[in-house]
Amino acid sequence: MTEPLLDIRGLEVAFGGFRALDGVDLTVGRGELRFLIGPNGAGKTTLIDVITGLTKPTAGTVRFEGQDLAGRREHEIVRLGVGRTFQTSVVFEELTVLENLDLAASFRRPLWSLLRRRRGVSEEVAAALETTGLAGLAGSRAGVLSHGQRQWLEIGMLIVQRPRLLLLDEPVAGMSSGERERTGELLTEVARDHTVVVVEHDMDFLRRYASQVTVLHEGRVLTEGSVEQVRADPRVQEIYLGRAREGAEDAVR
Ligand SMILES: Nc1ncnc2c1ncn2[C@@H]1O[C@H](COP(=O)(O)OP(=O)(O)OP(=O)(O)O)[C@@H](O)[C@H]1O
Repeated sequence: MTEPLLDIRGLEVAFGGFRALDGVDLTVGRGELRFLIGPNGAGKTTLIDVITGLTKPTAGTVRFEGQDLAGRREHEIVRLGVGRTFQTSVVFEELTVLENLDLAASFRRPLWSLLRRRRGVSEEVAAALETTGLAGLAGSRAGVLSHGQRQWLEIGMLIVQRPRLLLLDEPVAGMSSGERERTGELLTEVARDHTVVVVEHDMDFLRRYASQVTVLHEGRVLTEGSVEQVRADPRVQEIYLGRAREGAEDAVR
């Protein structure tokens, strides 16, 4: 068997006496599009924070391409090929779409090349404009983009950095239904040549675009499988339907 891209064993994160992650094992193979779901407070963002070096685990290992990420700083992990989006936006509003992408791509270029005035659009930036559907807005200021377009720009800013693993935290939150559909198509396309882990609450979105799903609950992996397998699991129905009874909208139906 070839080595998985990401291999997490016995991961624990404690905040004071509270265990946000409590013995998580997770394996993601190369080329997978994996969805990570779970009710509020399940530990999804904490898991991403640990993979990207933002939060230090209290126990367990995170191996990426066979290398241990524990103890590495955030920028080192980025350089190893792990990219993430945040729930809050990181685009520069005063810069154009093209300038934002170019800046993100410059992260891969040697310092001396940044001092030279660049002519034209690099191949990777042109490809990102196409993939994200933002080519027609290349010269527009990022500040005028719609919420959806801004999210696509952020995904574009990640892919120009050529990560081998992309971690996306709730990419469709707050989007219109048209924007969600476009994002689903974008993720499917990005996943053709990247490994992608998506944190998502939205069950309709999952039904349409997810293949493999991992369910987190109270800091542990409750179950894993196809969307159909996970939806049919009575424990998953209980945690979501239990929430539905409390008025939540994202129940498994
Ligand atoms: N820095 C922190 N200090 C203390 N508790 C924290 C901290 N970060 C997260 N937690 C707690 O850890 C638990 C897991 O939080 P986390 O944000 O990972 O959940 P989540 O599954 O991403 O939830 P949501 O869907 O609401 O974003 C929550 O109970 C949260 O309150």
